[in-house]
Amino acid sequence: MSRAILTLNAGSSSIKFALYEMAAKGLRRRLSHGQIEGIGSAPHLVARDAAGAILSEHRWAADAKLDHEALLTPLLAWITAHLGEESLAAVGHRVVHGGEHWDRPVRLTPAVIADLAKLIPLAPLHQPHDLAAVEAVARLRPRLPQVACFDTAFHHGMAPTVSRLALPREFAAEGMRRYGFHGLSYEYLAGQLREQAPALAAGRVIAAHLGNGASLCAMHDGHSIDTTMGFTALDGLVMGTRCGNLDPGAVLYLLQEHGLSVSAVEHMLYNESGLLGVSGISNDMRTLLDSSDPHAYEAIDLFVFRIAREIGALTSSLGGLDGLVFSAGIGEHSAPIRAAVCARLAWLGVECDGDANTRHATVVSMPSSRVQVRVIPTDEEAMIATHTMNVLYPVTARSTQEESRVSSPVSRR
Ligand SMILES: Nc1ncnc2c1ncn2[C@@H]1O[C@H](COP(=O)(O)OP(=O)(O)O)[C@@H](O)[C@H]1O
Ligand SMILES: CC(=O)OP(=O)(O)O
Ligand SMILES: [Mg+2]
Repeated sequence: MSRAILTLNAGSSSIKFALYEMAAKGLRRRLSHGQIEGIGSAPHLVARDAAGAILSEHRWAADAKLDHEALLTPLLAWITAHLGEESLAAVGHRVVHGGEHWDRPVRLTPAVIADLAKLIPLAPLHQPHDLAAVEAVARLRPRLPQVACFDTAFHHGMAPTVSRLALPREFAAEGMRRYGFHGLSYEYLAGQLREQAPALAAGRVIAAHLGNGASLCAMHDGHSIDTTMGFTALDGLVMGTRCGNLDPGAVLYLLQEHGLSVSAVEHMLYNESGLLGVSGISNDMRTLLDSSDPHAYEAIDLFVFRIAREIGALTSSLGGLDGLVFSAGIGEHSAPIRAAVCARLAWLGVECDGDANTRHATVVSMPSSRVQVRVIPTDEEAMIATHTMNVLYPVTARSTQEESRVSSPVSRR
């Protein structure tokens, strides 16, 4: 069997993974994917084949205090058995924050890892877990090359005015600026759009990555012009548990008038706000849509309102709008949320096609709509695997990049 690349996307309560078979020029296919979920409560590993059938499962005792090494040991053991001893060529990681310096995927060394650890305060919900997975793999398989793929990299070309924070200049000099996130997803969506609708892809498009974390990216000819997340992944839209953009005076008020500690405010803004905080019920959009509680409705209404408001702002950044792309858990699967966002954008000439939207069709706008609305499933793992291959095998990388200009990085099947 040929060699394979493992991708890891480590979050606070889950580690998503995918395994890709390498070909001479790029990636041949996804062999397996799955996740370890319930980290911190009742961890459960499931690996599936391309058709979704379960290949392997592993459960740990509920409430077992497990580090990433303990969690990744059965996954790597299963991969070794599944592929054969010599077959795993590399591990590619999603690393949320690349800061000022890391503007493209990079092979991980102890020095790079130490530099990325300095960015933990800028992404406390993600970066510690991403790096814990890197360090666990380094201990378990010291000779396996590892590559970091950054969520911030896609936005590195944003104009200085877009990335500038209106703070005293000395803070900009130490890297305080807007970075933007979900870049692996947006890069994948830009590639898919180029393949599906090249004329639209060359125009002004806003992509909406609406998952647990949520953001928008304004793209012109497939390049990021502006985005709703900023210095950290707290900014922008209302998210599952994050507040999105917030008057900085509100943070001062919480600190000064409520006497909360900095870490208590951090926990509130990252973990207890957003859909969860406003509804008081759940961070899960499905639960809120199924609920008849008025607080669930208020949370959904705020989520939709803020998406539409930010689309208005990003339309200004782009100087107009030709296309809108919905993606990630909510964007791909929730017809009511897409319909509600489109309804608020009627002033922009957005006309949703109710039937197509309910069917989750590829194009969910009417032919007469001035803005074409599409649904494109994202695949951050395919992007990580492609970048990992390109970093480690730069000769084949060139042809892979050429291929990915006109086709998806790799088929899921
Ligand atoms: N059919 C659906 N209708 C509405 N929301 C959905 C549906 N399927 C998934 N979601 C929502 O998608 C969100 C998770 O998105 P996802 O992209 O998987 O998140 P992440 O990768 O950040 O963990 C959750 O709020 C979940 O409720
Ligand atoms: C950057 C970010 O918010 O990521 P996620 O959606 O995975 O939480
Ligand atoms: Mg995600």
